[in-house]
Amino acid sequence: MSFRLQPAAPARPNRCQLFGPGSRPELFAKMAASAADVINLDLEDSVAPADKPQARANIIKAISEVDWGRKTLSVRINGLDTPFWYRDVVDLLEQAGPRLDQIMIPKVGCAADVYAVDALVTACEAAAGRTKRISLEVIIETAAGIAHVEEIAASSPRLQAMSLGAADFAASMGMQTTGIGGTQENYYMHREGAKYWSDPWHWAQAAIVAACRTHGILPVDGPFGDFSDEEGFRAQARRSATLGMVGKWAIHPKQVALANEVFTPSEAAVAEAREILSAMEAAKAAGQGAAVYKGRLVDIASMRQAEVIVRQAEMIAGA
Ligand SMILES: CC(=O)SCCNC(=O)CCNC(=O)[C@H](O)C(C)(C)COP(=O)(O)OP(=O)(O)OC[C@H]1O[C@@H](n2cnc3c(N)ncnc32)[C@H](O)[C@@H]1OP(=O)(O)O
Ligand SMILES: O=CC(=O)O
Ligand SMILES: [Mg+2]
Repeated sequence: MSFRLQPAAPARPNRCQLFGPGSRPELFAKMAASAADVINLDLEDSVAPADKPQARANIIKAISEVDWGRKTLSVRINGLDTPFWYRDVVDLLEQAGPRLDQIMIPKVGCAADVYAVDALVTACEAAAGRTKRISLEVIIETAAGIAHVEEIAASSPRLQAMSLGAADFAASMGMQTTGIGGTQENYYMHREGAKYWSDPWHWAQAAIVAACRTHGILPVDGPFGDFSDEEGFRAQARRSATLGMVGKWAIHPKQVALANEVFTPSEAAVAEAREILSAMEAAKAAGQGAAVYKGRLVDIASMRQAEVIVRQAEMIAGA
């Protein structure tokens, strides 16, 4: 461990972020009644330019009128390359009630993008006399975003979460695909007549997880577009969870239960983690730093691994 200790990420459940367009207010109560931990009301790419003002008004009204329970309530504003974003922030901060928790900034390319939104949020909060501090989340979905991912993760004390946005990421990188996340037909190794598919999102996810874990931010996997493909979603989510991500977006209500299933440590995983902790406590009591558990080595690093699973399970159960 470095002399600088790794900060903990916010201790709140973020297994599933359910999205819905701000221009479809009939969905808001259904979103609120879902089992998602986080709700993202969208002002960006699911809303046509002509509908932006109405979508803003719908969201501002719903923030106060809908019962969002204990969910984290977030609004995705428009990107800093549009004429919409500042109005999104100002109207939300001046007109939305105190229930709003978070603002999501899309297409972040550098730390200064977050600084700009932070400055505007800070001024609006002070002018409006808002006492609850709004948190921020960002989407890494451009070549610049992934190139500057570490400075973005370090950009603001308001920053709580960072997602990979596979659709815009693929477009920005010039990737030859229209698929949103998951297996890509042409990304394979070939050997002796057989294809072995590989994961084109892996490196970006790993970079996001490392940046987030360095700075105490929640790393999240973004959308999986084919909502009819449950096994494809599950496989993508399991890879993300294995890499260290804490949750995944749902762009259809069908995906909420799948995300919750994958990002809640299973009873078997928690039981095994607790057994490893017990085996190591016994080893330590006997003056040993390592032990054998089910025929394999466990040592003090295994305790840290097991603690990740137990802590996550306890945090979710206690939320
Ligand atoms: C690349 C990105 O930026 S992704 C993030 C931005 N994109 C979004 O926010 C899109 C979010 N999703 C949607 O808009 C919609 O789910 C769509 C367009 C994909 C599909 O919408 P529909 O055709 O209405 O879906 P479908 O008919 O299968 O809906 C089934 C039920 O779920 C409801 N539903 C649909 N979407 C949502 C949602 N996002 N949240 C809650 N409920 C929903 C429907 O109202 C319907 O309810 P009912 O059974 O009571 O009638
Ligand atoms: O905003 C999300 C994306 O995948 O693009
Ligand atoms: Mg996007």
